[in-house]
Amino acid sequence: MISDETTAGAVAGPGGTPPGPSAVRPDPTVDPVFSDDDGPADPAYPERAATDPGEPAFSAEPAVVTGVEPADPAMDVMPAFSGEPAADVAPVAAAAAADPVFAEPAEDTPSPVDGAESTAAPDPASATLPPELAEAARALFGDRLDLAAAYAELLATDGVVRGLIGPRETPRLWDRHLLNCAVVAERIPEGASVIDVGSGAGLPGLVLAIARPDLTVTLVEPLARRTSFLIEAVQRLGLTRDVRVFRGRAEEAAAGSRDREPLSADIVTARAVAPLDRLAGWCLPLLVSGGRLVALKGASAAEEIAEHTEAVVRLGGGTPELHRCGDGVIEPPATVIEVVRERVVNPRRAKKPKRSRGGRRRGDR
Ligand SMILES: C[S@@+](CC[C@H](N)C(=O)[O-])C[C@H]1O[C@@H](n2cnc3c(N)ncnc32)[C@H](O)[C@@H]1O
Repeated sequence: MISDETTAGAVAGPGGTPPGPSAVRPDPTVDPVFSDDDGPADPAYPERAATDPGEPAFSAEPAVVTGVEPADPAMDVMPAFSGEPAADVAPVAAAAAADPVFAEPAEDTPSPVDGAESTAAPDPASATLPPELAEAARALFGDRLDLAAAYAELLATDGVVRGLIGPRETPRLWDRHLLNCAVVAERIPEGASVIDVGSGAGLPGLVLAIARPDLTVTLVEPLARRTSFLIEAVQRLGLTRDVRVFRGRAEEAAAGSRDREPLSADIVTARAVAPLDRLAGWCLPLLVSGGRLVALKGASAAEEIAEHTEAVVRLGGGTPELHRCGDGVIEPPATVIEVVRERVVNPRRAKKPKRSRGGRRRGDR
């Protein structure tokens, strides 16, 4: 199971700092400005209980950035998308600037790891892998454990400073976030393309890309402050070959635009983004036919299935199924709801108003 005190040194090091920190040291040459306001939380998506590991309770209010440098205008007017995984540096190229749908401000939902921007100095040591989780971490990340540790440190440092992670969340980064997301890899076939909807600070998309180098992953996230963090994380972790970042909503990603094909993938993942019916509406159009939505859910998963199956089927999905991931590796295992895209359902169009023979609408005068 998850306790192994003897192996922790391999990743924690004598000074308590996980290896790989150099990969995440701030580099002024790639450090974009982070200063957009993420906007209000989505009122329709309720907070969850703190004991729910699939959708941990929000640790703090959504971050409001104050007193920081002005926003990078390019980030605000030009939602970013990397159509192709970038060769070596920027995983994101600007596109679709003329597409009005990209200019829509995103509603925000606080991330389970969100926190108010911290004035306290971040503590890289808080990202240290706890000894009792070392065996599980090794099983899940294999020879990429150093990379996972570098990402954990990035979350515990820049992630906290930028308000993407609550400082109180850092001691549980490994169990509630990295390991809880990494176990989902067992539901993803070899070589699959994955779209992670509502990535936030990269959960679960970046974790999956670290654990599974065979995957190609697109992180879909509408909020500029978060996508800036994601872009930088992808660069610093050296994942630009396999990971790209799309700034926009899932609906926009699926719709495509004049300059860009609609995105699609074999698997769509999501954690703590929306209730199942809404999630299906956003995510099923992003799947190839026969592709699968894998939504990390917590204790409410069975209830969600009971409540939303009809809506999911109406949207072209198969009957949602519940699966546990990480049995015998993490405790408790993670719960996912999976939905196969069985049919293509076109979004309903608004009916055109009927016109009389004279070309006038009924009742016009
Ligand atoms: C509660 S956070 C979860 C972040 C991350 N998945 C995690 O588990 O930490 C929800 C995220 O979904 C994003 N989001 C909300 N609506 C979205 C949509 N329609 N398409 C894509 N992302 C969306 C928000 O911007 C936010 O970053």
